[in-house]
Amino acid sequence: MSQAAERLRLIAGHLDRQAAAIRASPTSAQALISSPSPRLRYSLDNDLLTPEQRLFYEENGFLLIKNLVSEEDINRFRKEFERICRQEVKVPGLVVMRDVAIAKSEFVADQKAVSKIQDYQEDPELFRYCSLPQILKYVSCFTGPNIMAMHTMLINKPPDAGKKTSRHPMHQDLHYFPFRPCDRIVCSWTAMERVNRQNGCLVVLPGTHKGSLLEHDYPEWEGGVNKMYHGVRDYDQEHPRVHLEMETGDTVFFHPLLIHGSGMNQTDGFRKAISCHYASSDCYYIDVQGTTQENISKEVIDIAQRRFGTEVSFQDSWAFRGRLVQGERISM
Ligand SMILES: CCCCCCCCCCCCCCCCC(=O)SCCNC(=O)CCNC(=O)[C@H](O)C(C)(C)COP(=O)(O)OP(=O)(O)OC[C@H]1O[C@@H](n2cnc3c(N)ncnc32)[C@H](O)[C@@H]1OP(=O)(O)O
Ligand SMILES: Nc1ncnc2c1ncn2[C@@H]1O[C@H](COP(=O)(O)OP(=O)(O)OP(=O)(O)O)[C@@H](O)[C@H]1O
Ligand SMILES: O=C(O)CCC(=O)C(=O)O
Ligand SMILES: [Fe+2]
Ligand SMILES: [Mg+2]
Repeated sequence: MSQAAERLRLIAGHLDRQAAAIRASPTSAQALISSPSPRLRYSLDNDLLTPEQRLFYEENGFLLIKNLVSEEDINRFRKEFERICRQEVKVPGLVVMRDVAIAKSEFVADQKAVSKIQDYQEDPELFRYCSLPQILKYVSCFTGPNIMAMHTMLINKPPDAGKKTSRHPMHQDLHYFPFRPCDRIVCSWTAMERVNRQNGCLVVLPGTHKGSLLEHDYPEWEGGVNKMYHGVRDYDQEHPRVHLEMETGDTVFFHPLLIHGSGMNQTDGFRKAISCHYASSDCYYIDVQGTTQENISKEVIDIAQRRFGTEVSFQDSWAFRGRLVQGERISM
């Protein structure tokens, strides 16, 4: 048996004994919950994840669930995205981003011009994604029962225009977030069609969620980089990478310290995915002054200033975009 399989067997055994103890004595269950195993710091006790799934997330920082969102829902999200691109609906707060390679070409009201939309929380049809019960069931294994949807995106990765600008550099999402604790934050990312190496699937460095938040900056790419696409300044190029090839509706949940990115889209189709970052509503905001997050904080404050004509703090830019999706709103 491989080392990993052996560890899995041991911890699965440990979890089985916990479950048996809980059935035998509710008071000992209480004791277990109040002194959780240090080996299980990234997920919470729950009755959804199998021991293998729970251990997989603990060790790797991500968990892929096949076929979690129905084709019917995906089609509805796709239709709504197209309506937005054709400017048939106007959504308050929504940010439409065009790839830097075509940003300066003339405007076309078509999905071909849009590389991602961000902050769709005021669009009821798209926001349904964030409240899907089957997604929230998984999310609560990481956040607990009180859940905020903090950041919403629909990514429409364009065919690369030849400058490799369709890549997303390797990064940790926590770089963008002034709230903690990070283990109570999770991203759900659902493929809206088959994603593979050809059209630029997600690429993850398993286990990097156990490290710390690293310095991020714009990568030095010849063809240019999209606004706010910061990348980890130095990461171990030798670290094993996993390409997450997924089918329509497959969903990956991942930790905000997991280093990930996505490759160039070498097809002539637009690779679509819908995602939401969730946090426990009893997370708290932190001051990022003097930390590695100072650079992104300045950029966000600048953009907010231009957009609203007034100074909005990094923390407030998140507080007013966040929406409660389950339980009660506490400190977020
Ligand atoms: C309170 C609200 C604040 C909101 C800030 C947003 C916070 C985002 C936080 C992200 C959290 C992410 C969590 C993890 C996810 C990691 C990521 O995905 S990071 C990447 C996400 N980043 C963005 O989506 C950036 C947000 N986008 C925008 O703000 C805008 O789309 C814009 C890039 C600023 C362009 O807006 P707009 O003003 O409508 O566009 P133009 O008028 O056409 O262009 C202005 C100017 O900007 C240049 N430009 C346009 N598009 C891009 C681009 N993609 N990349 C680089 N530059 C771009 C354009 O050429 C113009 O430049 P000029 O010199 O003035 O001509
Ligand atoms: N020169 C580079 N510098 C920094 N990051 C890069 C570089 N090339 C690729 N990446 C990043 O690595 C990830 C995967 O990129 P890439 O498109 O090269 O796929 P790949 O995994 O190398 O597979 P393939 O080469 O088969 O397309 C993306 O996050 C991408 O942004
Ligand atoms: O869909 C992708 O290409 C990756 C997007 C991503 O990692 C992000 O926006 O944080
Ligand atoms: Fe990301
Ligand atoms: Mg490559």
